[in-house]
Amino acid sequence: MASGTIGPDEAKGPGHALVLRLVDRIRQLEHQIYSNELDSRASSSDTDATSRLGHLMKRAQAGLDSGLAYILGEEEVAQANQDAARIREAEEACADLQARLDAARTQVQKDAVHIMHLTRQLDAERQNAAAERMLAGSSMEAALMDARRAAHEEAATALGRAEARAGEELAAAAAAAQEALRAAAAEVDLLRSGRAALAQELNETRVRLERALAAADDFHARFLQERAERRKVHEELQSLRGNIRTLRVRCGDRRTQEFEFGTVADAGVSQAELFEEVAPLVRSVADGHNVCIFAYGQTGSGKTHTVTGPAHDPGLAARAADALCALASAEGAERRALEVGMLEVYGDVDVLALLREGCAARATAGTALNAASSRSHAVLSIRASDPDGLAGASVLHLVDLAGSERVARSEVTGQQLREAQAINKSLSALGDVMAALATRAPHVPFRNSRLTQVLQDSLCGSSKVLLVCCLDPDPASAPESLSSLAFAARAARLALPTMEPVRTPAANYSMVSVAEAVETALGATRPLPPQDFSYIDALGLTLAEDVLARDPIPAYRASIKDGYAVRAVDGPGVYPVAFEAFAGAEPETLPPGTVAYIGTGGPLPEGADAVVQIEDTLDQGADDRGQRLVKILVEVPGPGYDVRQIGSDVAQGEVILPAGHHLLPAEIGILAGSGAVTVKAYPRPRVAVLSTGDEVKDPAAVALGPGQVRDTNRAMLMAAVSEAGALTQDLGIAGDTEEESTAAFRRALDGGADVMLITGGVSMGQRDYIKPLLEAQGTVHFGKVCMKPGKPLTFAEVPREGRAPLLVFGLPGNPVSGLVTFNLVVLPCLRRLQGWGDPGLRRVHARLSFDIKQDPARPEYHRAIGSWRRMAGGDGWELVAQSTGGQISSRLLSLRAANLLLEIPRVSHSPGYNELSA
Ligand SMILES: Nc1nc2c(c(=O)[nH]1)N[C@H]1C(S)=C(S)[C@@H](COP(=O)(O)OP(=O)(O)OC[C@H]3O[C@@H](n4cnc5c(N)ncnc54)[C@H](O)[C@@H]3O)O[C@H]1N2
Ligand code: MOO
Repeated sequence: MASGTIGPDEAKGPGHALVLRLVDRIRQLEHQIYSNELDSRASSSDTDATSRLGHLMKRAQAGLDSGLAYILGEEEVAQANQDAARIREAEEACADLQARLDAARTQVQKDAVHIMHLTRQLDAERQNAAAERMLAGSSMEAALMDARRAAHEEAATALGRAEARAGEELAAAAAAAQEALRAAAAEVDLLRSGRAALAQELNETRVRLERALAAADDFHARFLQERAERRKVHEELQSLRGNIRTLRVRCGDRRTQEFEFGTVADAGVSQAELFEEVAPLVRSVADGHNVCIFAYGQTGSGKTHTVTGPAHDPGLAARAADALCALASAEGAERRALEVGMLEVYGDVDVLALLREGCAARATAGTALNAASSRSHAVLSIRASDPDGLAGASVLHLVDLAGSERVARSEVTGQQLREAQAINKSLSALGDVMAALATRAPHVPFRNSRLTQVLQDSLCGSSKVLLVCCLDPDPASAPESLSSLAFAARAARLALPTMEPVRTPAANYSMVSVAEAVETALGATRPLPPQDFSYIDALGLTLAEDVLARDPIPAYRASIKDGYAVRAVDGPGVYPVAFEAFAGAEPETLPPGTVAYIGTGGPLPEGADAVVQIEDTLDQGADDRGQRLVKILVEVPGPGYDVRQIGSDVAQGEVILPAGHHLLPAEIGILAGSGAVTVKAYPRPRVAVLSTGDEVKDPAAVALGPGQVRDTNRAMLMAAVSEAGALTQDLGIAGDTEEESTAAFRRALDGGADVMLITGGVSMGQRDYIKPLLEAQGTVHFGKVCMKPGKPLTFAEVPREGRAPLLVFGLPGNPVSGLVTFNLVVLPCLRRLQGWGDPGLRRVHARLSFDIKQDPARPEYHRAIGSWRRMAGGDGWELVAQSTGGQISSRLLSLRAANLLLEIPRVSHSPGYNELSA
């Protein structure tokens, strides 16, 4: 279709306007043609119309051409054609542009779709990235929760599937499990009843044991009483035997002289008969007395025969040793140790003649004595330790005195003369000692001869002395016999049984071992009568009676977890939560097909038999009726799961704390938890503490005068007493007078003390009053202990009406000695008073990290700091002890930080004594 537009610019006058009209007309015609074409299409039968149209078209064109030619002329037509050509070009250009535009639009639309797609993709990626960020970033927990929830859901789904699959199999297994559980429960019941029976049996055994122990204690007490009775009777018998018999001796000048002796035997007396006179004194040795038996007489008077005798008819020495051995075996061989020593004093010099060990020693003693020159004194000593430790060790000295000589008459000279003089000198020294003792002179000259030094312990206090005086019946010996009789008569005054103990402190006491000291002190210590205590005040006490559980613990079936109380058979699934059972609530009944929320310690509802912890459940929120639901995710292993059964911690009636048990914090909790608010326990002993010494001043003294010291011991020992769980009574400081010590002693008794500790004044000094004071008040069991430090440690019992005796410990004044002896000897007694069954100290082996020098005479208790170290080259541990430095007993710094007392044995036993077990 031709179309063209001549723009206003190209309008050139009336021709142009005409063209425009023509163009317009053409358009109309075109339109008409088009409409006709449509019509003709509509009436396809009118085929003529088309040809007519073609014709008309041709005519119109011809008309147009001629009209143009007519209107415009040649030039203008040419111009018009040119214009039309340009119009067509323009129209083509337009069409081209339009096509390009369309193409571009299509492209743009395509691009837009692509971009949209890309954008969506990008958004999706961005979202993924954001989700990942969320998972990895700060919202990890939420993501985890989601994941867990998802996992739970997955698990639930899986379970659901498994449920269906497992079906009957599970039911069968559950039935089997039920059966097994029933069997187990029956077994548990059986065991429980077995345990109850065992507990009862144990209780009965304990009661029987306690009765047996009480009976043993009773027997022991009766034995001690019987023995004390026997000793008293023995003493009385000896005093009755002390009836003086008179020996009349006719002297050459027809005058008669009278001597008084306990017994006079004639020449035909047998060894055995003579020993009968001596035997009671040997018994006294076994009872704890020191005994001295002298044989005296001129050479040839039968003295050596009397003391030693031939092997087939032994004398006093062998018979005494035999008798002591027999007594020891009668009492229990393992408990008494006998030590035998032999000493010769020749010219006032020791000739150590050590006897062989064992009972063979007696034969050797005989040989030694036979061989001994009549110019030396022979001393056979038998030291017997006391089996009960109550009386310490005692010594029997059998002294074969060398005969005195009337030097002028025997006309000896030179060496023999010097020997005779030495013998006479020592005999007269012995006579002087006897005289001083008999007249209770303030000074006894023990130190004047070696003989009296050796015999010192046996010539005073509760010692017994017997002198056998042998006389030669030959009238020619009458002068010697008279002088022997005079000497014996002097001794007889001392040997008479009316002799009072002579107070020479400490020297009276033979040394006992630390073990003996502990045994003796413990032997005299009985647990205090038990009392009722509130459990609140019972920390540190020892129970005197069993404590039984009044209620079972727990008293109800209690949950071990926060979770849901379930029926074990119900298994996993979604359940309504019937109610909540918190600790302290009344137990309710669980309706079938439900679960109940339960807190740890909460009472398991009736009907429930297990607990599923909250971690194995999923909260399902509430259903449309508001009922809370929970999904149980797991199968519980069986009834009782995560449930504490009644009495599973403590069964009712069970012994929760047996008699003899120490109450520490856990025990106080056990008492509280079972409602045992009152218990029977041993009370805390009352310990009175006294310091003595004029030089000892209160620690608060502003300035010390010359020779004064601050009272270290009282505060230190009171602290040690408190640490041992006992109560203290402060008796202050007593000066060095008997009166002040006695007054303090009274205060201790009046204050109701069970134990009294006195420091200072127990050794050998002029002003050491404590031993005499204790001797006056009661019985001193030992006054010297073989230990370093602590040698003068003294222990006494002071009887009193209606109460156990007061136990008195005289501790050495040196502070270190005081605390060491407290720990070794007093502490076990304080423990025994408080009912400890095993009050002894603990012993361990330690490796020394330093060189140590052993003391020759006493075992040393070296203060040390022990620590555990890895053993060299091994993977074990050992206790290594380090010394605390200077060990002098005044240096209290040697106890600073010390946690061990190293028991360092002495180098050897004292010379002259060998151990012999009997
Ligand atoms: N001739 C002998 N002398 C001593 C012997 C011995 O066998 N033969 N034994 C020595 C031994 S071992 C000791 S331990 C002491 C023990 O003596 P006492 O218990 O009689 O005590 P005192 O003489 O009164 O004092 C000794 C020492 O301790 C000081 N002391 C006393 N009380 C206190 C106190 N409360 N606080 C601080 N210091 C105290 C006192 O001033 C002395 O220095 O005897 C040896 N002698
Ligand atoms: O025994 Mo003392 O206590 O050596 O000083």
